[in-house]
Amino acid sequence: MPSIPRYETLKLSQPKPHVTLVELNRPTKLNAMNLQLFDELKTCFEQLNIEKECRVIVLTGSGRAFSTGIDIEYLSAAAAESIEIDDIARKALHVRSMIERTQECLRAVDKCEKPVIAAIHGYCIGAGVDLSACCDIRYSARDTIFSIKEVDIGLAADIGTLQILPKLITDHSLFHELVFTSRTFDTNEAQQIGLISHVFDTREALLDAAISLANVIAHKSPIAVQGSKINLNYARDHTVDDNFTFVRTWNSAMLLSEDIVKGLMATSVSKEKSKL
Ligand SMILES: CCC/C=C/C=C/C(=O)SCCNC(=O)CCNC(=O)[C@H](O)C(C)(C)COP(=O)(O)OP(=O)(O)OC[C@H]1O[C@@H](n2cnc3c(N)ncnc32)[C@H](O)[C@@H]1OP(=O)(O)O
Repeated sequence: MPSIPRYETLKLSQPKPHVTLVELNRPTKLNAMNLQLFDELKTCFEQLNIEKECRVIVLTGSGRAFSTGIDIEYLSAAAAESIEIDDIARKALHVRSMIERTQECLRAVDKCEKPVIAAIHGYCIGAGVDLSACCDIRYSARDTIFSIKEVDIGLAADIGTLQILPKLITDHSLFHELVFTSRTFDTNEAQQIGLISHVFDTREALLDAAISLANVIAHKSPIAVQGSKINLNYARDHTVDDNFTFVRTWNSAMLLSEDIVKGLMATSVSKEKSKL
């Protein structure tokens, strides 16, 4: 990246060319998400979306956790603020706009057209699970403790977990159990529901693997990779008929890329080599 932007609650670095590592950076609070962190996530991912040097993002937490979810102090302050409003409809509008703002912050990760790999360790609780739901690939360290904690604090999860994960997970029965009980679960159950795809023994091995994977993807045609992410997200949210229509329109423009000629040449060269 030409110059790495600075944030207070996020730390950005470039471990490999075209790979951006984004670390949630409130380690003393186990990366609990306050308003500043939510807002900075939005700014950061909207910026990375248009940053040409960045092709793949690895998202992780600094210190001993990915994230322990929403910052309880921030949530309490926001709740206290709404108590001051005495008209019930105005109160509802106020809370609605606060939820919308928070949703948009995490959706910026989902909407970012570059692949986002979550590297999860320590704790992944509440909004931490919501955030991971907004990522494309989820790797985890073996020590991670997960919890879809919202029911325990009297909420239906509203910033990703119940909106995106039902489209992705494989074991709906177990997923529903975890949602309704808020109980903690480990990497075995996280893998069973299809939340995470790989487990690593240490945090170091986790980060190495996430960055190596990002490096592999960063060497592919960015036109093809970003087009694939856009089509995957579109397919998640539309019918099969819509998906076919969308991709033919998409590819009618994208087939004009010189990356296709290079890709075809590389493929035929490797075929020739494999005959030797
Ligand atoms: C409008 C949007 C709607 C969004 C809803 C989202 C909902 C959720 O995210 S629900 C989940 C909320 N999170 C929690 O309930 C987790 C709370 N934390 C804990 O239970 C423990 O911290 C934990 C079991 C994860 C770890 O315990 P451990 O003994 O290892 O560490 P602690 O000493 O407790 O924590 C270290 C410091 O971090 C602070 N902290 C941790 N999590 C949070 C949090 N979510 N919010 C605020 N602060 C948090 C903790 O207070 C310690 O700080 P300090 O006392 O200053 O050292």
